[in-house]
Amino acid sequence: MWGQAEVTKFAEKHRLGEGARADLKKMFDSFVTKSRRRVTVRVPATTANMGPGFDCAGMALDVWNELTVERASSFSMEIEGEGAQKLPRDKSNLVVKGVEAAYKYIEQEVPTLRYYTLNRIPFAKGMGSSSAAIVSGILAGLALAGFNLQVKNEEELLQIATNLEGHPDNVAPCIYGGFQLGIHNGSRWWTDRVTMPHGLMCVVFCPDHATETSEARLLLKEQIAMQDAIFNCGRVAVLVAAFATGNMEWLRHGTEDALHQEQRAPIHPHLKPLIRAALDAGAHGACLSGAGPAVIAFTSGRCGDVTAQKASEREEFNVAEALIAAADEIGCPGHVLITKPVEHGGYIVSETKVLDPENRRSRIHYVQD
Ligand SMILES: Nc1ncnc2c1ncn2[C@@H]1O[C@H](COP(=O)(O)OP(=O)(O)O)[C@@H](O)[C@H]1O
Ligand SMILES: N[C@@H](CCOP(=O)(O)O)C(=O)O
Repeated sequence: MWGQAEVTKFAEKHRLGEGARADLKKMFDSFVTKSRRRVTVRVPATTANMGPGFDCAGMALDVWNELTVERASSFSMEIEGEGAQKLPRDKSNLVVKGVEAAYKYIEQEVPTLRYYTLNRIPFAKGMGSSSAAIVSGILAGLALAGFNLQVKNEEELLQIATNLEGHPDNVAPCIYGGFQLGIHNGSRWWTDRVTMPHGLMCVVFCPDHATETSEARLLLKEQIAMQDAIFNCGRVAVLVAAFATGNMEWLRHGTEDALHQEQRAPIHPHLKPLIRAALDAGAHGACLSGAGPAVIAFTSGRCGDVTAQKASEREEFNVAEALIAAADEIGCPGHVLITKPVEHGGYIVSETKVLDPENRRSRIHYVQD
């Protein structure tokens, strides 16, 4: 680790003049104050489309992946949790691609890094694991370089991440949290938040099998009928209105879709029976989560900690049981995650500066939870 002593030694060895010495010291000080040695970030799962909001509506869920990157002498990648058996441990990993995109944006060389990821977001199930990987990498890369971004108006992070991932419906809620609507306005990605009602719960059936979004997109039609476009315009308006007003009973129609669910049904034969089961058990609405195979149902009534609340008041449990029963009946093994939306998106949990150990500031750490 370089400290002030090394800077002085370097200046003496290379017989730098006063001006060059001052410039070197300034450069070193700026690197030391801005750059980080180690950064940990956390990013949420997301449920995209929410039925009719194909490629434009998505919501952050309270399920988090954690990524730590640290400057090191050689590249390494450790992966624990979801997808650990399948994910590449080389530079083709999307987390690395995210870090590279961040450094490209700030026009700096990517340092040699050690990666450690703890994945809790179900892998390739339709809960935004790919955008979580990209966003975590970008956030970690920017924090490591000590680079701050404009988040209002230009929304630089959204531009970098969506250009890499392709769709704002996962990326926007992963960055900003909450229920987000995203579009491309012809020159840049744009997103904004829709209010979320209090007490909303999400019951997600995760089949044991996975499907890649790229595979599920191949099933979509190039052309759509006018009546399907009209159907979805109305449904997505009702979806947004249901959230904004808190009239959750509107979600029954607000989660209906004609643009992608029917087309994807051949690879998701469990979809229709599970939607039916969730609605019959009292869910306000249900749909495919992202490109699937997970199916998400919306319920309400959460009040404080769910484990302390009376079972008869907890609609989500009945819906979860109905989903499992319906899935068992059609031979689609899986499990249910009961979770809730989160208002905040990805964030930096902790960071350590590039300071020599004698520097008092090396003992100051930002910690967030
Ligand atoms: N935690 C992760 N770290 C790195 N890459 C990931 C991670 N999770 C997913 N990916 C990448 O994203 C792909 C899955 O993306 P996708 O099919 O869109 O699933 P999801 O619906 O979960 O986003 C994987 O094949 C892998 O390349
Ligand atoms: N709008 C996309 C959303 C993909 O979400 P994912 O969580 O399955 O990656 C699509 O429907 O293809």
